[in-house]
Amino acid sequence: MNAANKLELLPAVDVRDGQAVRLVHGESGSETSYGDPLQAALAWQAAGAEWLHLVDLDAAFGTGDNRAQIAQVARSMDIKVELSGGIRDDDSLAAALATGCTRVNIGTAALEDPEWVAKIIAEHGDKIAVGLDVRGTTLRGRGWTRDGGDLYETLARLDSEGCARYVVTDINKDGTLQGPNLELLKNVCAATDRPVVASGGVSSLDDLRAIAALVPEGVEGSIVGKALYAKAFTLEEALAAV
Ligand SMILES: O=C(O)c1ccccc1N[C@@H]1O[C@H](COP(=O)(O)O)[C@@H](O)[C@H]1O
Repeated sequence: MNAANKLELLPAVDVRDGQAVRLVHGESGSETSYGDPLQAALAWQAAGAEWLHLVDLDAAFGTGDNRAQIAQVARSMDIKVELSGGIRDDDSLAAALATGCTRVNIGTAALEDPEWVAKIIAEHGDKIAVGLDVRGTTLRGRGWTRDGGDLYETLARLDSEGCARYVVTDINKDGTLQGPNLELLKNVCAATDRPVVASGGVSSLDDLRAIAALVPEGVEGSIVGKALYAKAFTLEEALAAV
């Protein structure tokens, strides 16, 4: 639980082909574009965000990368940055950490290269979070296109290796504005004593209040994407609501 016992909000900037975009169910080709990623990030910062969730979607999909632009955005922020997408080896991890980000979020590598992930957890502690991107209870990697094993078995393994935190995304909810999967969040919190960041489906201030009610169970934060870009509420309203 964080010190203030308050849900942290992480507005998302996902970058594809140089643009800030939102996807539906994380499907390549479902992009809606929202313009310059730096302007989007600066807008969330100006609105009072304490965190930015910054994703290189091309790196996650294996369709190239936006590494220089992502680094520019991360370095321009005065707030904490969680950096995600395509961090799968020493080179990509070093590039991510060199941006000065607060932590990185590892997806595919946690499924496909468990030894490397155990090593970087041991080396970097809470600078490493693992993204558990799930459909049902099956993890998905490589831009959410490939099955990567059972959620709870992987969680137990990562817990035993000292993983500091999990970012839990329900792929079926992501980008849909259909509300978060509270059941999944409760189940993950029951299975680990590590903090959980919720991701996927937030559509309203009531959704954020429902996630905030899970702070005592171990939910530390919530990523907010589509709802902010679609202007379902403002970030100022969201920060006041939780
Ligand atoms: O955020 C998305 O919408 C998204 C969609 C499809 C794939 C990945 C997505 N986002 C983030 O990318 C990391 C995974 O990257 P990798 O597997 O480590 O290369 C995942 O944790 C999401 O945060």
